[in-house]
Amino acid sequence: MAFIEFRDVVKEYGAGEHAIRAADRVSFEIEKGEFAVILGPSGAGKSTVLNLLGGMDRATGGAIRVDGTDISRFNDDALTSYRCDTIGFVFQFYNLIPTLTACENVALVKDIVKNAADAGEALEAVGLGDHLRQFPAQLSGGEQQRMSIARAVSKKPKLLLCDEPTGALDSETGMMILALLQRMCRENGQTVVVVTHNTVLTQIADRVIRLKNGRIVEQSVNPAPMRAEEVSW
Ligand SMILES: Nc1ncnc2c1ncn2[C@@H]1O[C@H](COP(=O)(O)OP(=O)(O)OP(=O)(O)O)[C@@H](O)[C@H]1O
Repeated sequence: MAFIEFRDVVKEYGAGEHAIRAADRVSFEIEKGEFAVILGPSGAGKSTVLNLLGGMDRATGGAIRVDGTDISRFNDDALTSYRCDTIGFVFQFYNLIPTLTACENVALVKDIVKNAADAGEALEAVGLGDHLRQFPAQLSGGEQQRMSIARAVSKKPKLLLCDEPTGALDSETGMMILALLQRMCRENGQTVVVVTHNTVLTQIADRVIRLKNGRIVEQSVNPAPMRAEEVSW
């Protein structure tokens, strides 16, 4: 059994004739330790799939199994535990706390999980070792994005979900972040799922899933993914 299994997953927003079907019988599998990329045009349903996988939203139909359990049957308490214990999330819009420093923003994770990585080390790993005491507003957009990645990574989640993690980054910094994510898969057996418009990521992904109009239009497994250090855009 794969680590992640989507079976005929449907997600509708709204009801009746105004309902929008953002995910339309979506089925795919992702193995443990894979670096998977979900691609597709704007409105294709990528964030919808990521939110369902992260337990932040509930499917209208179908089954979502993660690590052997059908999370679509979870009640609210079980879903909260799943988000706390299993998932790390890098949001498109960072969601940093403006009144806390970089170090404090990352250290917050220690309130949720026992074995979180040291906040300073996590910030060092994303190239922000010299910015520990700065507030989000004192950092650039790309630095804020890296702060949010450090926060998610420091949680050492079994499953890391990233919505456009390189969107605000230049090629060199983006490559450094992708290398970090790839190492999490290769060295720690963590599973990483990235939603992106950046097709360069297909070269380093173990698995590529393409969505359009809420449907899967293509799925492929990359027989020889490149190392993140080898790509640029
Ligand atoms: N909370 C919501 N309420 C109503 N409709 C929604 C909601 N969230 C998403 N949608 C709709 O569902 C469809 C898929 O949206 P989604 O955000 O998943 O696309 P996406 O592929 O992530 O797009 P983008 O690349 O622009 O972020 C869109 O038509 C969107 O308008």
